[in-house]
Amino acid sequence: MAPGGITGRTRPTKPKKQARAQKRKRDDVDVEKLEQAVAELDPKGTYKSFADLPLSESTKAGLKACHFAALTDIQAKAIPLALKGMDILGAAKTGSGKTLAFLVPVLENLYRAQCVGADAGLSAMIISPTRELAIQIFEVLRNVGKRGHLFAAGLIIGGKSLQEERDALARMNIVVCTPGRILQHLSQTAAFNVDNLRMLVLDEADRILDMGFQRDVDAIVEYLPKDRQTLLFSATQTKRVSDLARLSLKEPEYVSVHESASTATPQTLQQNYILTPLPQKLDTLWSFLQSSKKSKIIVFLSSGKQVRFVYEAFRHMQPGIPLLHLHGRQRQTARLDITSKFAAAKHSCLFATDVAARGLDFPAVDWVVQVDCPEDADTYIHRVGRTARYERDGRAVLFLDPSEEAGMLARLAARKVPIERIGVREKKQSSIRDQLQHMCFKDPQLKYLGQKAFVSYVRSVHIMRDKEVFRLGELALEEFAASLGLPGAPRIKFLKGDNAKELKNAPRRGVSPSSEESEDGEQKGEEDAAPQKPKPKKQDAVRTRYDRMFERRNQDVLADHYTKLVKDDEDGFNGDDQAPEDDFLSVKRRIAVDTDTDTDADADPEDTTPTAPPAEAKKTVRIPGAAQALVIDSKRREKLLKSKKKLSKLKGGNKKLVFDDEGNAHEIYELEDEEAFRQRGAPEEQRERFVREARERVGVADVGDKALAKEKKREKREKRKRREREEEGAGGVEVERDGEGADAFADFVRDTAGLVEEGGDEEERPQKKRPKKWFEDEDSEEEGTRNGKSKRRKAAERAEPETLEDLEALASGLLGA
Ligand SMILES: Nc1ncnc2c1ncn2[C@@H]1O[C@H](COP(=O)(O)OP(=O)(O)OP(=O)(O)O)[C@@H](O)[C@H]1O
Repeated sequence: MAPGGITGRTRPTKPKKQARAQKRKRDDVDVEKLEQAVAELDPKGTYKSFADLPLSESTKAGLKACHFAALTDIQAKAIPLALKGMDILGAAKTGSGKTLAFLVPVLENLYRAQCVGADAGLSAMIISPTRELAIQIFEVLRNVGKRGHLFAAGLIIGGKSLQEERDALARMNIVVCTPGRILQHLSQTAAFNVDNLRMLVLDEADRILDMGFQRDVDAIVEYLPKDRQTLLFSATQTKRVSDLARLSLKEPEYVSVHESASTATPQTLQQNYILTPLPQKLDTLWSFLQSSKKSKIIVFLSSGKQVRFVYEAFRHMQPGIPLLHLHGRQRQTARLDITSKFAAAKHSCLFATDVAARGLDFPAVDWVVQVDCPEDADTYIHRVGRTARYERDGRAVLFLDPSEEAGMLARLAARKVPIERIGVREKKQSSIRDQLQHMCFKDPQLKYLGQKAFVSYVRSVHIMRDKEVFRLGELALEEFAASLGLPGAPRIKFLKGDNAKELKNAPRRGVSPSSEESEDGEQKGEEDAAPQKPKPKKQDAVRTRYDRMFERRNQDVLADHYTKLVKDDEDGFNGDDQAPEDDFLSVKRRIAVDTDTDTDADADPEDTTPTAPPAEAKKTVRIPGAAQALVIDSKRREKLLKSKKKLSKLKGGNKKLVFDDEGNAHEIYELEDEEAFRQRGAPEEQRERFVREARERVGVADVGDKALAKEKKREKREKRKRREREEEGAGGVEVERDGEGADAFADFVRDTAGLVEEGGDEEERPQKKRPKKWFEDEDSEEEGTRNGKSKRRKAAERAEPETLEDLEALASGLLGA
């Protein structure tokens, strides 16, 4: 293989060919020797460096080039076992080098089995829970494997067309993938053959086997040969990982480097917590950033909406440190861009959800700040693991509300996490509440982000399983809303119980001045924000100008944002955040349509809707075709009468009807009369009959389908033969096409991961007009002749990828057919 992999690829010259032939010979001898050395290797021996292990020259060279010499604990324990072909359950602290603990055995075991080239097929599958992590693993594989290995490796993580990935997959020996996407290929790509798969690796196994991936992984495993080696690695060992029967692990070796250690987190990590009530969290975070401008910081929040709000709000306030944000609903390219920017940054603050909690290896992170309490101790460990990686120093701070303190500390103590309380220096603490209020007032978009952040935070606490830590009832929600700059806490339907009462009463207790009725009879908030039904107050308390401004409502000015909010609730705010939260909680909206009379029958009797004018001003209009009457109680609704489009919505959509022999209309699916149903027999019998009949129908249809498919196949074959005959007549193109296939493969694998040697037979090929390569555009040849340099060269000479962005470009290149 050409050293340097993707760079400087040229057509092999004779000396090069000879060198390669010699290398192959050397490899054969090497493989024999290695087999023997591995057979003699003591899997439980003590090994200090990679040099102590029986590794191929190529792997050794790759490791050396990356400056990996000494083995980490997990590597010293896991690699010898994995080299001997054993199944492994590996658990080691974050940043302890688990990636190499599985990549080295993958390279070595495949090398010794000579699983190289397209004939060998896919031999190793490495599954990672996130795309970012998959890319990171791929990058390490590339770096370690590029000094002499011949494998073709690639990334299958989505973001490309299935067809592109399909073509690439057919040529891969090692694939690094995400569970969903690889399952899609396994189930939809007929030609995707995994019969030769020898190794399956699950990185962040606890997460892959948890959280929704479980079913995907079970289904993937169904496709894979049973006789394979399986390696599972994670920073935390959960029961699920031990429950491995379904992964068909054969007497797995349990390799853990936690147990002997006194703590579950790296010794070089200093861990503290700050007791800060929920409404002061943002103040504390801001103050923290102000005193840490020359640091690299990751701030964890509980939801994408929180991340967006804090990022946008802080950005406006110019904290003096570059800000970035990362969450699961961003587009893939944006996520890659952000991760590479943060990786390269010297000083920066990244607001992130738990999408960044696992596996990502950002260099030199100084601080991990957990503003929102992690779901459990495992999540805590993964989050703090983004700093103090591989024996470097790092600091982690957890913000805890007093209600979370006892519960969370107990959870952390049970996982041997050493954490101490620290306080915040009074003079360093500043408040940004007024600034946030001012910004939210001036920028309704920000206010809506704030409202969504509030709702998603409350929801996240509500759904937490560990109620000893997460006690929604004890959180000062109204004050929290005020701390986000909101005029009042958005009302949340699921809080109808105890918390709703508390929230409802909060304004009366005078928690938020903005929740009082204004001088001109208007009330705070808008209908979308569904303010806490304030009771009219006889006497006005002292209020500021801002309070009054917040209380003022102008539907026309904010109408745009209302629409956006409604749309967001359906789409997840510009596609940015978790949509399903609207399933069971929603921001209370005003009911515009009355059922029968001009009173709002569906409305909560207590709900003194802020936008409703006095009852006597209401008009009720009947719309032909609409089931309900429309209450006209505002100018906006009056306008609605003039819009045909909106009226047609009220009338409801058209229905599809079917007509019987007598010409009577019926809906397509009508509920059958129960008596008639019973007369036809017992339900179970009917069900069986239905299934039997359906099966027969499908059977008949299947015969027809098969015949059709056969016919189409035959036609295709004949067409191909005809074409081939014609081409033969034209002379020798067949040879050329074969040559292209081999060449394209060589190009692919080289450019894929730099793990493959160039094909050795190119010189014998007839020197005809070269057919286009898989990475070439239609006009590349023309361009090439014009510029004296072809695009192919450009692709080949692309600089070594340095950032994730480059890698993505590389991956798109290698996956491009
Ligand atoms: N043997 C080694 N010598 C020097 N550095 C190493 C060695 N092994 C790994 N590292 C470095 O340590 C860092 C952490 O490694 P890695 O990402 O594999 O950790 P991890 O255990 O997978 O962490 P996490 O659980 O967070 O995913 C990386 O920057 C890697 O380059």
